[in-house]
Amino acid sequence: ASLPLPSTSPRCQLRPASLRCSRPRRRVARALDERLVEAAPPAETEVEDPGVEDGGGEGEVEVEEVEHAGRGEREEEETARAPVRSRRRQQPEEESSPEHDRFKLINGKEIFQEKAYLVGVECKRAGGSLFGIEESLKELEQLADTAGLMAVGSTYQKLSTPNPRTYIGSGKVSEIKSAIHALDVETVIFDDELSPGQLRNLEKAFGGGVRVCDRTALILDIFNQRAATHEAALQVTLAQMEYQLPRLTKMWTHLERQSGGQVKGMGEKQIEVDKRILRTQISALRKELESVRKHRKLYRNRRQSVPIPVVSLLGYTNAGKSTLLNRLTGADVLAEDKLFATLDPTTRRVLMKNGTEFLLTDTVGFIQKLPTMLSKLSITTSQVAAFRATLEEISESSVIVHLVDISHPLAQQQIDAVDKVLKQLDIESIPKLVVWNKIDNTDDTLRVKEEAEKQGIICISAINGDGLEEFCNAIQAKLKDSMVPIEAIVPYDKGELLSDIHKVGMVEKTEYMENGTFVKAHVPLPLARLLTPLRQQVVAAL
Ligand SMILES: Nc1nc2c(ncn2[C@@H]2O[C@H](COP(=O)(O)OP(=O)(O)OP(=O)(O)O)[C@@H](O)[C@H]2O)c(=O)[nH]1
Ligand SMILES: [Mg+2]
Repeated sequence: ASLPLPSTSPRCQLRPASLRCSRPRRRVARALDERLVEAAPPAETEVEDPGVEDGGGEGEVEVEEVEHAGRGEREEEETARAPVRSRRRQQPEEESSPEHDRFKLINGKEIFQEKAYLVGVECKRAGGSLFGIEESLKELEQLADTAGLMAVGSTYQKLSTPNPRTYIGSGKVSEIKSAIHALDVETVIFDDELSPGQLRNLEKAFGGGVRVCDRTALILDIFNQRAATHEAALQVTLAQMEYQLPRLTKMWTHLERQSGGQVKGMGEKQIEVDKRILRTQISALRKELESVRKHRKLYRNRRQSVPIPVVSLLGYTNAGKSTLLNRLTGADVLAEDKLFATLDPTTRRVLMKNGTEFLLTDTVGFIQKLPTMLSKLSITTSQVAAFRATLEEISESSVIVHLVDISHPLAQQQIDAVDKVLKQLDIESIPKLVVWNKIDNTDDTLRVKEEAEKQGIICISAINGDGLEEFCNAIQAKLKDSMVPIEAIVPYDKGELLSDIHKVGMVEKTEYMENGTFVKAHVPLPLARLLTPLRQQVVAAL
């Protein structure tokens, strides 16, 4: 017997995610699974109710998915305790012909594309929304596609405020219910984060085994699929659990219904047990992450002993950050026309023509309506979330490059969305360089270039290499802004110090003197500190 395990949301786990976990992810999932099973009470939850009918209405007993984040990779081990699925969800696998088209090869794995219906709300009151509702839904469709779902339809509603019970109005609920039947929809995805209560009420209202999830769950799910390192996997698991904790209630309500209400309160007890288990897991994960982070910090400090300046590449998802990193460094980072292709910060060394070097870090892309728990994140808090590694890299860099896909119809909105997150990060003191990418893809390239020049913005094409030299020069100028001007006499027996100055600093003048080499340069602060005694010598020598 096993216990229903955590998934993105108890009932909205998207099947493709569980089929595409990375290796480290699987280890985490298994470890958690073992801990959970150990702690779990005997569970009767996998007994499929014989009364389950296809598309049954209100009276249907929903059998919970026991899938969780790492399930897909453990399928073989789990055949003995294979998750019970509602019949509705098994149906497509039983019917052979047209459903075969729905198996799609993504990232080298065969994924069954579930049919998804997208729902958005345009709040008349909230003036803060950067994207129009149709644009936002279009992006949601891209997110669904990235997660391996097939959007078969969408709808939206204009409301002054979202309905506290069901997010959308009751008329809209009925309309979507009809669409679900007409289009054979399996998952309904909302464009905004739903409260646990709204999620529950909507699931009840739609009935028939239809799963409801929101943008946050979808993004976390994509993160889950794409986390490639141990740390990223841990971070995403933690973020998913934190998202899930308040939404756990639904997981057990079927128990009460199954037992015909005779053991009233049983479900409630189970929720408590389950929440306790989840809390234990969350704190274990936090500890594990903390130790992984310490490790990374050590590594970073070691890297900083030769203080090569770090330039962070950031921008909206799909702006071309990884493509640029690859182009400049010959790295082999996955770059593709999908949202959130990159999840782990990757750092590579860039050697410029004049011999100076900097480290370039590729980061996870930003997106509007960032899951609340991610955007609330402050680097100084101990809270850990899926963006942590990226945010740390950003906060410790010497220069930030905000890369923009200027060929995108919503380029300005994307810029604003990124700026909105950056504002929360308390990094105003780091010099920033705005760069317009994909200039090759713009209709009126000349006009765009002119506009860029007016605003002091660099235009590049990461694909064909256009503007990259100008880009490197601009980086150099910005790096100089972040450095300290020094004059020092470096003794001849400290040759490595001199080469460090050349490597990471900007040398303006060198002169051979009796007691060493006189250097006038701009260097990063840590190196300037290291040179302090030699700088005093200059003063003395003058
Ligand atoms: N036409 C054109 N396409 C580009 C350019 N740079 C990148 N692309 C394409 O844009 C898509 C996204 O590129 P990525 O490098 O993966 O973008 P990213 O910013 O790393 O995206 P995430 O990792 O998802 O945040 C890919 O299909 C690239 O080939 C460019 O200069 N011109
Ligand atoms: Mg990328």
